[in-house]
Amino acid sequence: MQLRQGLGAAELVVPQQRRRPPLRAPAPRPGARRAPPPPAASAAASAAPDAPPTPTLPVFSGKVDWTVMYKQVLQASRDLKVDAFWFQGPRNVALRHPDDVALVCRDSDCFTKGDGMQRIHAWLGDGLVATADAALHDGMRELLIPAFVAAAVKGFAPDFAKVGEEVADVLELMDGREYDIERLCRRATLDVIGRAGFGHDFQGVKFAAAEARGEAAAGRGSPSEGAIGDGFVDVISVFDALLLPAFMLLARPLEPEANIPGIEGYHRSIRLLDDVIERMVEVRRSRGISPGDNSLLSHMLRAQQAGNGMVTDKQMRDQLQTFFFAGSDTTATTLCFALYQLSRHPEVLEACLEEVDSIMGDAPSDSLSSEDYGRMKLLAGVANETLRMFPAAPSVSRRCAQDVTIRGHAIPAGTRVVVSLYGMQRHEDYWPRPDEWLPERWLPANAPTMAPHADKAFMPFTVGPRACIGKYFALIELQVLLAVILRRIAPGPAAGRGELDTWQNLTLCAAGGAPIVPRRRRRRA
Ligand code: HEM
Repeated sequence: MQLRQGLGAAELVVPQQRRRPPLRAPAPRPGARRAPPPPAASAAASAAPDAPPTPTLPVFSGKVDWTVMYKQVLQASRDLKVDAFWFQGPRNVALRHPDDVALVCRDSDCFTKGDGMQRIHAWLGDGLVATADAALHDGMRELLIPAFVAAAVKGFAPDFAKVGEEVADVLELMDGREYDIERLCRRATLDVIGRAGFGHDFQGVKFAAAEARGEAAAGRGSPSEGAIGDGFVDVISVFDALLLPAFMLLARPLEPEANIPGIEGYHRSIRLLDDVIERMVEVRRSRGISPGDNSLLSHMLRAQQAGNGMVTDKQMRDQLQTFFFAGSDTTATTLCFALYQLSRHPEVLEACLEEVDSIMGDAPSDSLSSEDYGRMKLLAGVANETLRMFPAAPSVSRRCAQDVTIRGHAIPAGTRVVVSLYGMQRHEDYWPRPDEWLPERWLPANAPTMAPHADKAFMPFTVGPRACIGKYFALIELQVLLAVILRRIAPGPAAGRGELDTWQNLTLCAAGGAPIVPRRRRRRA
């Protein structure tokens, strides 16, 4: 990659000699065992009569390590040269072909979410992510959608910018020193969801600032994350004890709950979060909802007060638990990985800084609109490329409610289908240089050759009725946070660290943390 002399980010180009020729329909590779021409997944009822299902798919016989299963699926797909295979016994199928991914996600009658998610019912209850009750899901989704459309989310841009400035304050304190940004990013997105979702300021980033000044441990002046009234809950630590057991409950559905490591911490964490949520609801009820309050909590309280019988107290608790998790750790991971990757790709970083400076100028960040941030095309490429290579949810699971045909093979009802977003978004037939982080592939000039199938093989938020309701929220949040941070801070590489390595504890995490060396560029406007 090179930057043409004197030109801005929009001219960032992929060097000619390294460009891959335009992609066509994938030609079979020598020795490939890919079945010729495979039909996409389809419900048996709609399967073409001239494509009789054959009974077997290839089998991945290696031992599955759930914390890196998404990598194993990618590797096995490449090794076996297939887009679908059995793994971990006869009841699990992994898929990564874009047509299959789209079909499984869209056909929620045939590929259901419900029963598997019952394993974490104690935590997410009947919130949007986990519920098996389709009518309840659709009704609540319809109720909540107005809070998530782009027009509504744009109103949160000043809140996002404020948190971005606070993150930059912390990184400024660490100027020139190695600093692991993973928890800082988690605190930042938790603050965002606190403000936008619950109308509550967790002050997590301020807590990180106190930690950076060495004050938090001594309790001097440390703000109280999760505090309402006199209570104090460090929400990030609570999530630390919750996520891995929750993931293992889902990954190993036949394992008795008592055998899951950390299960007591999981239940203790749920109770702590319930406590925080209960108090947030109480506070909002007792203080009343101001007309300009567009938080999700107020949205649901208004519906409840207007007599919407679906919004019971239990339902409100389930949705708030859901947004607490789904709205924070996913975006945190993406923000953290994007900053880490920028620290290791100085040419992309320079071009981003140029782009950010030219569009933001000296304007206070909370005065800029989401449209201003939206003009940062390379920064959008950074977010997209990070979501492509490191989707926060690297795979999603469904259960076949009936017999189906996938890639021409019969899959019986009851099979668990693991849809690999990670495998699809690094699919060598759809992405040139799939394992390289190249944000410039998303620039309009480069997209035809570098991201030619982006509309088909890029679904970090999935599609269909269970797709991420927070997609625009996340994209605008990421764009604003990245821009505001980069205007003041240039992330540099930490010594002795290489390419980003990841593992999964429900969402993707950086293996061994994500240290960078922040360099101050300018003070707060
Ligand atoms: C980079 C950030 C994010 C990523 C990569 C992401 C990814 C996803 C994915 C893949 C799903 C679908 C899961 C499935 O099909 O089983 C999902 C669902 C969901 N996400 Fe996100 N998400 C992000 C941010 C957010 C945010 C910011 C919110 C809320 C503020 C949110 C709320 C939800 C909810 C409520 C669902 C369940 C939707 C339903 O079933 O109706 N997500 N997310």
